[in-house]
Amino acid sequence: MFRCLCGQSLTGKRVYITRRIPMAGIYVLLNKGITVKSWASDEIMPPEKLLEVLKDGFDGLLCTIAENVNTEILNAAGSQLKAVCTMSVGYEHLNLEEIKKRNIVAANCSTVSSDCVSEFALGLILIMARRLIEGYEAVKKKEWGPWKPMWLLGFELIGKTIGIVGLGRIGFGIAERVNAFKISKLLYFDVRRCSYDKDVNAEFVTFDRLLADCDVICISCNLTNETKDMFNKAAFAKMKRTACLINVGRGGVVNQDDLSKALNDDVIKCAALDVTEPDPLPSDHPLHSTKNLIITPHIASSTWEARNAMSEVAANNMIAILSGKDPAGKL
Ligand SMILES: O=CC(=O)O
Repeated sequence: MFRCLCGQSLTGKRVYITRRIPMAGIYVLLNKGITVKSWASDEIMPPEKLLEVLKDGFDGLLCTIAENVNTEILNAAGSQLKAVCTMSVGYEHLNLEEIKKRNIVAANCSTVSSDCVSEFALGLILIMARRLIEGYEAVKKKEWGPWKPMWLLGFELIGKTIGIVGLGRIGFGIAERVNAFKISKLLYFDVRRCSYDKDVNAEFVTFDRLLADCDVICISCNLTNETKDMFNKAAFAKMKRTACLINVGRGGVVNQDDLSKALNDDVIKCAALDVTEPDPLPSDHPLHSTKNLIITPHIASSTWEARNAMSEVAANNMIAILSGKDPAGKL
């Protein structure tokens, strides 16, 4: 039996969670007396099942990026629904216009996975720069012969120019970390200059300058009308032939057909994507056969630390909304 340890009790409120999430977040809700029901599986909940379940009446919906919270879902939930909290930074899957029209408050977890994602981005940069996957595969395929001075040569970060698209929390985390590699310059592009850029010695430049000057470009921005397909044929043509592109933002920022062509035709050197469009990328998608490209399955924020924290933040957002307060991650 759980009881409310502090503050207002929310006994009688009902929250539906669309996936198995860490207990940390569930305890936060139970401690407030909230009744929690969930789809306790790692697999996605069939949309028709979610529609059916929501008709039981819930005050809050705690979802992930895989559930499209659209008109149909909101209609099924009806007027009892007051809160939609996503256990993610991204919120493209929430129809905010429809949500707000119904006086429902939505919130995301914008803070707690930034370190985790920026560490991962650094990992991708190093893996690409030092050709780690090729080395690993060569060993697996028994192609590792006597030491060769000219085999699997990569590049070092020291003295290089690194670019970041989107100097938000994740971009800032990447900037902090990459500075430790004695790089020559750190450039960034964003919708506007960020007041804190000097804290990481980052110089605000035009998109064209970023493309032309950088040896490595990391994408850490949201998908918006402005960023959609930002990395397209024209952009790749402006990049160095030796450049490496990393994407930990959203798949739609990169035009994948153009990227595939740019890599296959040696317009740029290599790329690593943790996010794709669609997500997940079908196993027979042509992008899988692009050369000098590695794709990871959207795992940049997959650590115990980040997931526990994300579940707690989502639950605290839920509690704030159901208590009539503004949640930290209000959208
Ligand atoms: O992509 C992951 C997130 O939005 O948290």
